Amino acid sequence: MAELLSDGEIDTALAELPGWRRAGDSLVRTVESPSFPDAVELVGKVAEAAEAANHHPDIDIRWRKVTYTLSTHSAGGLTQLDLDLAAQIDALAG
Ligand SMILES: C[C@H](O)[C@H](O)[C@H]1CNC2=NC(N)=NC(=O)C2=N1
Repeated sequence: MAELLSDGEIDTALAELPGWRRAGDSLVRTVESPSFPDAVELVGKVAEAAEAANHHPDIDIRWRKVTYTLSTHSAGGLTQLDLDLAAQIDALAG
């Protein structure tokens, strides 16, 4: 099972993930797309990456703004799985 990251490890990682903020035991980023179809298309790509990693974000779609919330529920907080998925979402969001 993935191990929980320390506060220091999380802070260090967040320096490389500018769009993301920490909210308790989660990482959160809102991505604004040009249109609702673009936003949903991105959600589809994130869903594919998440399924491949067997690590799944909470996704809140509000018109063309989508908020992704990452946490490793099985570990009770943030792990490397969340950092990896955050980086993948950044790459897909462009
Ligand atoms: C059985 C399966 O591995 C688990 O349910 C996985 C699936 N996806 C998951 N996604 C996230 N974000 N956290 C988890 O703990 C988690 N657990």
